[in-house]
Amino acid sequence: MNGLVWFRNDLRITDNHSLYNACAHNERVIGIYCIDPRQFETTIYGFKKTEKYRATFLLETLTELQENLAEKNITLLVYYGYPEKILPAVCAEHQIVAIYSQKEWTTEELAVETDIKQVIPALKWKTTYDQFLFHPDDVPFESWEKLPEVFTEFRKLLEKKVRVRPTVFINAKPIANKIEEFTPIPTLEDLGFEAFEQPTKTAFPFKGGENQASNRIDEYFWETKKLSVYKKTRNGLLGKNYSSKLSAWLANGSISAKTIYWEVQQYEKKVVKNEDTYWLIFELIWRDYFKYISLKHGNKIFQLGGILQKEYNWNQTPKAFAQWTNGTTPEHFVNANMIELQKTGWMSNRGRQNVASYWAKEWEQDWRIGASYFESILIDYDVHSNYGNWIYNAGVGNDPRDRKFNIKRQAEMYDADGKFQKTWLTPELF
Ligand SMILES: Cc1cc2nc3c(=O)[nH]c(=O)nc-3n(C[C@H](O)[C@H](O)[C@H](O)COP(=O)(O)OP(=O)(O)OC[C@H]3O[C@@H](n4cnc5c(N)ncnc54)[C@H](O)[C@@H]3O)c2cc1C
Repeated sequence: MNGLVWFRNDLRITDNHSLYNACAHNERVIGIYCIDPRQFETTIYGFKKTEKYRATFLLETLTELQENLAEKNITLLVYYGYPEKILPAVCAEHQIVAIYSQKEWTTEELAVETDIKQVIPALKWKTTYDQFLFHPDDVPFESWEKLPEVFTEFRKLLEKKVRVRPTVFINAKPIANKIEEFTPIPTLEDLGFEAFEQPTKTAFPFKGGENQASNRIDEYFWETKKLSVYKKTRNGLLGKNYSSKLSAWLANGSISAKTIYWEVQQYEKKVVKNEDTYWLIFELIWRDYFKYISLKHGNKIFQLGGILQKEYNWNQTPKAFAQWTNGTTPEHFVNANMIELQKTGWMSNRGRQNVASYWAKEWEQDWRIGASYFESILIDYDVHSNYGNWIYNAGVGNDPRDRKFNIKRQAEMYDADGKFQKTWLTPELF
């Protein structure tokens, strides 16, 4: 039997259940990834759906994935094109009987899957939830309707009732599993971008790929032992070690949340177990929470009224958008963060909360434009985390306190010496 692993946001070989299942049940296994041109189209707001930072990270990730799979004697075919056109052709050419992929539920991802199924209805499909820390089959809810809306309630319940599953690994296939065909990874130019250089002061000087994610764990956990102080430093703004910076690898699935969880357990055994080490798990539970909220509320997370279906008088002012994105608002702290984002594809969590609050609450601008801009430019864009956090910050989501950030006070608290603002607001430093 021949199985095809359709890689989506699970771009790894360690702890990848689609790959694991495909290897367990098929003599021949082939991998495929389609770089979907729709991801690079211009949005209704006039910017690209995916900008150069995440595009670069994706290409780096695919390069490593292809190499790592080759070491297991599995070929990864990479195409720039529509999955609903490419997959049926590849399945026919290689007599594929079953497709394995990560289970998705958001509209765009489902639409592609439905289109493929219409062309090749006879094929067997095996989809598996593989992006969670707490597996959806293990959580104690009869239906998603019963899922608590408030994070603390959600977290406490899951911490009490659910154990994180072990990770899975594959063995190498026999050499005969490899196929002749080789598809080179497209270049950034092939995707319509120009080559660029990151500013040296970027807080995210990292590359895409599963090995790179693992290197980052080595650095952040074992070499610098920064995990031991994570809770104290995580609101930082400058440098690479104030937080784990694992989000970009998590977002495209080049590392699993479970792998990080089990590594923290090792660290707690061998180095130290404290509130800081726990807090990284706590944040991974936030990540799960937004995925569950998205499972529960479906498309409401993309709608103007959010999950609360609340009505506000939102504005759509082009001048405001230009000021916000280019960092020319009256608030220096907002500007510094927005310039960092524009120049690097990265912004700290503290920064994200402030600029989102400023856009949606202070300026009362349509939060979906802000979220869409983040989707375009963030190196670590994840549909659930992005839209979940945006509705939360815009007052149409799960924040029980409906907070509005006092930007000046936030700048005083988190950038008291103004170093962060100076870093990004001094033009000659770019
Ligand atoms: C408006 C807004 C938009 C956001 N958009 C995204 C996004 O598209 N993709 C994304 O991964 N995160 C998003 N976040 C959450 C958060 O800002 C980033 O996950 C975090 O800054 C990444 O840095 P880190 O990996 O160093 O995080 P750490 O502080 O080291 O945390 C470890 C991991 O926990 C998870 N995490 C931490 N905070 C959150 C959070 N608030 N929500 C969900 N998961 C969290 C991330 O996976 C992160 O990698 C957004 C937050 C806001 C306020």
